[in-house]
Amino acid sequence: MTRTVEYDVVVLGAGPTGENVAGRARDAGLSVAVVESELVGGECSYWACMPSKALLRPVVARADARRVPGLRQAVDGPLDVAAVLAHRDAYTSHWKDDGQVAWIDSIGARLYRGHGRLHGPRRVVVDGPEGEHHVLTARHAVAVCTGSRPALPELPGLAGAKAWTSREATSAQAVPGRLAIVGGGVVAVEMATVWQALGSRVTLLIRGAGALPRMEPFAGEQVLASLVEAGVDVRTGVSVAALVRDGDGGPVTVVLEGSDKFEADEVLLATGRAPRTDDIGLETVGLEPGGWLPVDDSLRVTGSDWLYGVGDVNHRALMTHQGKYQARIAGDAIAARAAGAEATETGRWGAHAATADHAAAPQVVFTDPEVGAVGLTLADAERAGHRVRAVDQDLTSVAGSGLYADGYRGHARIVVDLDREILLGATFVGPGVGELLHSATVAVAGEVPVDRLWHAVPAYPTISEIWLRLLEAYREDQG
Ligand SMILES: Cc1cc2nc3c(=O)[nH]c(=O)nc-3n(C[C@H](O)[C@H](O)[C@H](O)COP(=O)(O)OP(=O)(O)OC[C@H]3O[C@@H](n4cnc5c(N)ncnc54)[C@H](O)[C@@H]3O)c2cc1C
Ligand SMILES: NC(=O)c1ccc[n+]([C@@H]2O[C@H](COP(=O)([O-])OP(=O)(O)OC[C@H]3O[C@@H](n4cnc5c(N)ncnc54)[C@H](O)[C@@H]3O)[C@@H](O)[C@H]2O)c1
Repeated sequence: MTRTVEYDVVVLGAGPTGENVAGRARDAGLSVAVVESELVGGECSYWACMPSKALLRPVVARADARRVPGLRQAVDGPLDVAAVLAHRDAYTSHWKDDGQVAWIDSIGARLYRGHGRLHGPRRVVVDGPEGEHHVLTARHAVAVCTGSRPALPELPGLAGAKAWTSREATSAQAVPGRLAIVGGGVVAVEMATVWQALGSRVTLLIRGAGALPRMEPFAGEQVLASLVEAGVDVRTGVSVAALVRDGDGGPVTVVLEGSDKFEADEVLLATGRAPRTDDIGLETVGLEPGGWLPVDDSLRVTGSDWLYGVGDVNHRALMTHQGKYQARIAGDAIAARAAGAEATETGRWGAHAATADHAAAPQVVFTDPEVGAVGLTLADAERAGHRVRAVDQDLTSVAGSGLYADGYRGHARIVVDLDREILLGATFVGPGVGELLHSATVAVAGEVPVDRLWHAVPAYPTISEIWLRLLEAYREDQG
């Protein structure tokens, strides 16, 4: 007979989000079980953030160095592909999770390896890899942190084409001669940057008019222009109709809508994400399997008093840092509710409300040029009914950008709420702007009045002086 083990909190999925829910709940003195079916650390550590950024860093550092007089000739040659891939392998701990398992042990949480499923309220069953079967119950909360997987389009020939998803694109051990990438989101442009620099001939197939459609239009425009300069064949307004793989190891023919077709050695489908909720027993608690989990701002699933949905799985903001932020909020809310107090700080910007998901979620796209964006775009802000003004500046208007790189190109925009005189959003595009972004995040999340930002003096000669130019332009126009 299977023994039932009771914990205060059961966490389903040990990606960055699940780990942080567990950590926060342990900090509050709650007992915690963590269930993981693959590797502790999740998508981010092994097939997403870590490997992709380890691949991108040498590419972007070389591009930066090539724009610095006196340094250019020292970095003239090709990248050392084997060393770049080895660097990536080290960053994924060679796809072993011992370090993260040790961390789970160190916080005093119990790890169950296997596929977990809800089995009625507050109960999770785990089927382990060796046929083990565990039944866990949760006194206070079950946190579903099962993340997302690639969403693949329904295409004739898809199964036989053995197309890459983000997993293969971040873990491949060899450079394909020709790589076709389908999609125009963050994965598509980051992976086009990597593989073109490592020696692939990349064709980027974008269904819409441009890339990065959720960002300010100039972001996608500048990233695509740079990819074209790097040799990527960028095609917009095209749809893939079918994929045909020639034998097992042969090339793939990519058939486009209309009559066009071309050959590639690999095809990467970077067409978005789907929730991992199809086989987690949601039907046993009255919820529809397969969808994103609807949650309130404390990350509690709508209509439940014990079920939480945290991280990618709730579709609020599919980024590791936002998942970890939600995990801190959810962990604290679970602890407060477990202590008998109703989690009361659920108002905007309260301790138990993930307000930044809606108002101030930052994202860096690690391409060349980088994109750093936080909060609302001009179009988002207008759609939401705010009375706003966008202020734009060319990043070449400050001395810091010229010093950073010869021929620096970049652009900045802030979106100002004219009624409250605070920033609702900011976007920077240019080499090195990723590290500039947090200044904007502080301004947006802090709702710092524009008049006070005027006293936040950027150091000379840094790219951050763009803040001064933006504020001068705003004040000039406001009279
Ligand atoms: C190529 C790529 C690059 C990215 N780069 C960045 C970046 O630079 N910065 C950034 O902020 N974000 C990035 N992201 C997004 C980021 O990876 C995700 O937002 C993040 O991984 C979400 O964390 P999570 O814990 O919610 O889910 P996941 O990381 O997906 O973890 C979920 C875990 O749950 C486990 N699981 C699922 N179902 C079950 C089950 N039934 N039983 C037991 N365990 C289960 C899974 O095995 C997995 O370990 C990137 C994404 C991709 C695809
Ligand atoms: N640096 C980062 O922060 C980072 C890096 C990578 C990924 N991520 C996150 O991971 C998530 C997934 O990224 P993604 O780029 O896969 O998804 P995405 O949703 O950002 O972009 C998917 C793109 O594919 C297109 N598309 C969808 N279906 C298509 C089809 N059938 N044919 C052609 N095009 C199609 C969409 O129009 C869109 O442009 C994102 O939410 C992103 O925020 C973050």
